[in-house]
Order: sequence, then structure tokens, then C-alpha cells
Amino acid sequence: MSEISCTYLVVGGGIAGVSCAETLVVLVDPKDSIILITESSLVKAATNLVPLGKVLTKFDVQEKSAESLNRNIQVIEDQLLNIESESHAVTTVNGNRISYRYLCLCTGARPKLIDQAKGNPNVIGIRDTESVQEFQKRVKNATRLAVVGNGGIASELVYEISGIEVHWVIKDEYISSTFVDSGAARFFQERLTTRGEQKSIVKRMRYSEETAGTSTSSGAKRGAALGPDWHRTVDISGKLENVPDAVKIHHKVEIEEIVEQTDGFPLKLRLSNGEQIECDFVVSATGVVPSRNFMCDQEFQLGPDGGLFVNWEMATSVQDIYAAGDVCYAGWEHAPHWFQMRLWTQARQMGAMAARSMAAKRAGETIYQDFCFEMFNHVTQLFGYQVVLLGRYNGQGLNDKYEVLLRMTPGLEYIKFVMVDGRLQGAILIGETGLEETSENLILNQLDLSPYGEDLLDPNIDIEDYFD
Ligand SMILES: Cc1cc2nc3c(=O)[nH]c(=O)nc-3n(C[C@H](O)[C@H](O)[C@H](O)COP(=O)(O)OP(=O)(O)OC[C@H]3O[C@@H](n4cnc5c(N)ncnc54)[C@H](O)[C@@H]3O)c2cc1C
Ligand SMILES: NC(=O)C1=CN([C@@H]2O[C@H](COP(=O)(O)OP(=O)(O)OC[C@H]3O[C@@H](n4cnc5c(N)ncnc54)[C@H](OP(=O)(O)O)[C@@H]3O)[C@@H](O)[C@H]2O)C=CC1
Repeated sequence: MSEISCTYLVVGGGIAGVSCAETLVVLVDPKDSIILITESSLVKAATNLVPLGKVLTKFDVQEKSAESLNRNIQVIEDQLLNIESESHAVTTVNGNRISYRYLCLCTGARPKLIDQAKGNPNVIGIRDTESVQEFQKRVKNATRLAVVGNGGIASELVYEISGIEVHWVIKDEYISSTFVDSGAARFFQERLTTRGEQKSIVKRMRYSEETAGTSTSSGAKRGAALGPDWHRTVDISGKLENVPDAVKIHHKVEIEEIVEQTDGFPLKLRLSNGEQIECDFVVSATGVVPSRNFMCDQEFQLGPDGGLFVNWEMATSVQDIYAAGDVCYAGWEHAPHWFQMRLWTQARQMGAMAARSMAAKRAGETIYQDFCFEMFNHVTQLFGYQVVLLGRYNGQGLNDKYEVLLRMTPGLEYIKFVMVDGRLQGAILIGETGLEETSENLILNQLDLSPYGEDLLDPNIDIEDYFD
């Protein structure tokens, strides 16, 4: 067993771990050592940061070789096995024992498959390179796919996939409910009837796992969650040449049972409305569970979702151990317009916050929570549109006691303001609206907008000029 020691030990080569290690490089005394344990030779890093406002930042997620990280970060390709918190040390799968002063756990999450899957190999989740390769292998020989779930992965997948019949099974009345309301869903849905057209082309320099080699001693290609354009860098088309373009959406139903068949399609899904779908396989895009795949001599306090409970400093309940990204549960009292969602926007912000907290603790300094936790902020791409989500964009936590101001130009933009007592609480901005910074300001400063009434979104009034 090799004995190694360091000041800061970060576990996980995803956005949270890399953001934590890179922030430490900037903050800490160069005499203090930083080790990053990553399961894969490829890590995820945020690049091309473009600020769209005070907190809102658009960025790319790039997969890069772990060796290309700052040279003050010592990278060890390995897997965390056990934490001896009393003696401030960890042991790993490859037989290393690493002593630390501060430890930050950024081990991410894994797909939460529907209970009805019951270990059926034809029900799969999508998370990392390994799982997407499995998906690719199946889709190549398939003619009919069922997708269950109504969040990020399902929304991306049904739009991007081609050459295969798609049945999309959702519990809700409208599509993409994790991110948008029914109005925006209608705005998006037209894109599902024109699948294959209007898709933007993304070009990006990318290492491939094959060229960079595999990582863990087991040779498994495990790693961080996929990047934003994963579906454009791998071929995800089925074998059909002529498929009806429209995705068949099954609204307000759930899968009750999955039956294996020996004739025809390998699976038959019984839905809660009595309908049945026969298909080759199912993608269960039904959320994630935090990856606590290591042992510890002390029990961690957990959140209701099984994540490591952290306070605003990203400190867990175990001394000198911090956590960031998908593995953690944000256990502090949130600002009125912030809530946790497992996104790389938050993974990056939490990783940096954990680094600041550990560095401050070491230096005996007082710090405050980063401003980005004042307001939920997320920029993404859905159905070929830029989507910006700010504050309580879907009226989350407002107990249906809010008003909505809407402006929509089909095929161009969808703007929704969520208002309470004339004050802006959240916004959905789809398309190139140019309203990101103004909306952010209006949520943060809680200006009384009632005098403007519906004129606030009048296309003839330039509210950007008015309020900036
Ligand atoms: C298909 C897909 C598309 C997505 N698209 C978007 C999007 O468009 N926008 C967005 O904001 N978010 C998106 N997300 C979510 C986003 O990817 C995650 O929220 C984010 O990557 C979380 O980062 P993380 O660093 O916490 O975890 P991860 O990226 O999962 O990284 C965790 C790392 O820890 C390593 N690890 C785990 N256990 C151990 C161990 N015991 N020892 C050592 N290392 C370990 C893993 O190998 C991995 O490298 C998407 C997710 C998926 C799956
Ligand atoms: N563009 C982006 O920002 C993207 C973000 N992501 C992120 O990656 C992670 C994984 O994505 P994804 O798996 O889509 O998770 P999400 O959390 O985005 O969505 C999960 C969806 O599955 C539904 N669901 C949960 N359980 C069941 C069930 N048993 N039967 C039917 N539906 C169910 C949820 O409904 P309900 O909410 O009602 O429980 C929700 O609609 C998430 O953290 C997501 O935010 C992924 C892709 C793109």
C-alpha cells in the first residue's frame, strides 16, 4: 500500500470536483498540496464562460485529459473506497492510503431507474460514457424505443434521436415539466413534429475515451456525467429509414408493469391507462440518486434524497469533510429565490464554494456565501432553443399564489414572468430574448413593478433600457 499525504483531497473528476480543485489552486498557499482522485482519465471542466448577468453564466462543459489540469493539482486515477475520518485518511481501490487535512467529496449521482425495471437489462439509464455506449449499441439495432420521464434527459433525447419510433411516457399533462410550464411546452412541442430539421451544429474539440485510454484498474469506462452535446458527438440513430417524424407522447400515464416477451418485440409495457406499448428497450430518464459508493467510520447526516447534507459552506456533518455537486443535499436555509437542482451550473458553483470554505478554514478567515446562491440560475438548450431559467421560474414554492405575464412569438421566443404583489419572482426566457440581465436585476432588487402592469412585456417597450 502506498502512503500519500496532502492538504486538500478532492474526490471526483466531474464539474464539481474539477471546479473545486481549480479554485483551490487560485486560493491556497502554493506550499499546500492538492490531490484530485478521478476514476477516469478524462475529467469535465467548465470552459468559455460568458456572463449573461450578475450570477447567470453561460458556459461549455468540456471533457479533457486529467493530465491537462493545472500542474499544482496532483491527479490520481483511482477510486475512493473508505474514509477514516478520525485519522483524516482515505483508502482506495488501487491500494493507496491518502492522508488529508480537508476532504471534498464530489462523487456525483447515478440514474434512478423506475421501480418496475426490477433489474431488467432492457431498461437502461444514461449518465456517462459507458452508459451512452450501451445506449448506442442498442439503438443501432432497434426500431422502437420507449422513453419514460419528463425532465432534462428525456427532453433532449426525444428531440435528437432519429431512425427509430419513439414512445414518450410522461406522468404530466405536458412535456418537459421539470423545466417549463404548459405554455412553453406547447411552444416546444412543434419542434417534435419537425424532428430532424433545424438542428444546430455543434463543433467542439474533444478527447475520446478510447484515445485517452481507460482509467480504473478494472478497465471500466466510468466517469463524470456526459457533456451538453453528447447526443451530437455520438450517433444515436436507429436502423429505420422511414419513421413517422412525430414522437408519440403518452400523457398522464405511468408504466405499471414491464413484461418480457419471446416473440416480436422483447418488451411489453402495461401503462396505467390500460394501453400497452411493445418496444425493443426503455430509457428510464427518471432522475438521479446521489453516489455514496464509499464507506466511512462515521455516519454522514443525509438529506431526504439521500444526498450528503451540507451547510452553506458545503461542510458535511463529519469534521473537515466537505461535499459538492450532485452528491450533496443543500441543507442550509435557502435565499427566497434559490433552490437546489442537480445541474452542472450548481455543481460548478458548489465546487468553487467548497474550495473557498476549505481555504478560509485553513487560513482562519471569515467568508460569506457566494452571491450565486441568492437566485436559481440556469442556461441550457432545449429543443434547439436557448432556455434561461431564473428564480422561481415555475412558481416553485409559491403555492399557486402568483400571476404570470407572458409574451410569445411562435418559433421565436417565449417569455414568462412570475409575479407576486407586482414583484418579479422568476422568469423563463426561451430564445434570444436579451432580457437575462434585466430579469435578474428585477428579481434581485424586488422593485415594485405594479405601475407598469402588462406593459412590462409590451414588445414596443424596451424594458432593458428602462430598468438597467
Ligand atoms: C445525459 C445528461 C445530460 C445533462 N445535461 C445537462 C445540461 O444540459 N445542463 C446541466 O446543467 N446539467 C446537465 N446534466 C446534469 C449534470 O451533468 C450534473 O448535474 C453534473 O455533471 C454533476 O456534476 P458532479 O461533478 O457533481 O457529478 P459527476 O459529473 O457525476 O461527476 C462525479 C465524478 O465522481 C467520480 N466518482 C464517483 N464515485 C467515485 C469514487 N468512489 N471514487 C472516485 N471517483 C468517484 C465519477 O467517476 C465522476 O467522475 C446532464 C446529465 C446527464 C446525465
Ligand atoms: N438541459 C439540462 O439542463 C439537462 C439537465 N439534466 C440533468 O441531469 C439529471 C438527470 O436527468 P433526468 O433523468 O432527465 O432527471 P430530471 O430530474 O430532469 O427528470 C426526471 C423526470 O422523471 C420523472 N419521474 C421520476 N420518477 C418517475 C417514475 N417512476 N415514472 C415516471 N416518471 C418519473 C420526474 O417527474 P417528477 O418531477 O414529477 O418526479 C421528472 O419528470 C438531472 O439532474 C437533470 O436536471 C439532464 C439533461 C439535460
